[in-house]
Amino acid sequence: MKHLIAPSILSADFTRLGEEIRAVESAGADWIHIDVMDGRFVPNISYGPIIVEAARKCTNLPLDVHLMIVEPDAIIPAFVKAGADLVSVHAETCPHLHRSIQLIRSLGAKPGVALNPGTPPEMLDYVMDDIDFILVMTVNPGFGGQKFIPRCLDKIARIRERIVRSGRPVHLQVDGGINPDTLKQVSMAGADVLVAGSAIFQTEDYKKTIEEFHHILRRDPDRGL
Ligand SMILES: O=C(CO)[C@@H](O)[C@H](O)COP(=O)(O)O
Ligand SMILES: [Co+2]
Repeated sequence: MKHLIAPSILSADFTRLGEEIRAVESAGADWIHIDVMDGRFVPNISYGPIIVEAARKCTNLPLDVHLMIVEPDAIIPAFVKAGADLVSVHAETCPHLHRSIQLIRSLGAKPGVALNPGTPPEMLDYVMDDIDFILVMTVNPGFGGQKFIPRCLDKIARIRERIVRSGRPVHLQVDGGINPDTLKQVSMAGADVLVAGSAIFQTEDYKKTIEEFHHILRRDPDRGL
């Protein structure tokens, strides 16, 4: 399986955001992950469409906007207009999840559904045919630099089975506490898009870090490699 690396700019140096985005792009990043927090769904506030617009000016990579906000439908058009290519909404925030997904699609972006660690995979059953990616939170959302929750591995595997059964090319993204120690476990459970904030931006050499990620992902534990 081809793995994609999506650095989360939440851990970037915001005094040099443009440089940071260009640096991860030239280091081999596949998507740029942008965490939007409202201080209501999650206990932290980050940024809105103007940061997506600024990021759009710095890179041609897909901009992957993770909306950790209540009532996302009202603001989704502004994020797509600002340049979001992929938009994920949390199932926990969307009483009309199918409608939110259709809205993202109708605006020309790729829709995704995010699940908190405590939310079961069954939430996806009736939207699987309508989405391009699933985001499994492997920490409770709201902050970078938290510890990976191992209980999520089983959920990743169960969601991968559902994707296989659907026969559709749906990406399975994992987000939170992804680093060289947890990468292999999540990929073996079935994840193919790996979001990492602190494990990339808190290193000196982003290219070396992303190469190390790919090296670990290629290892075959059955052959002791
Ligand atoms: O969505 C979130 C946090 O809510 C993430 O995208 C974090 O930004 C990931 O940070 P690390 O755990 O990789 O440091
Ligand atoms: Co995120």
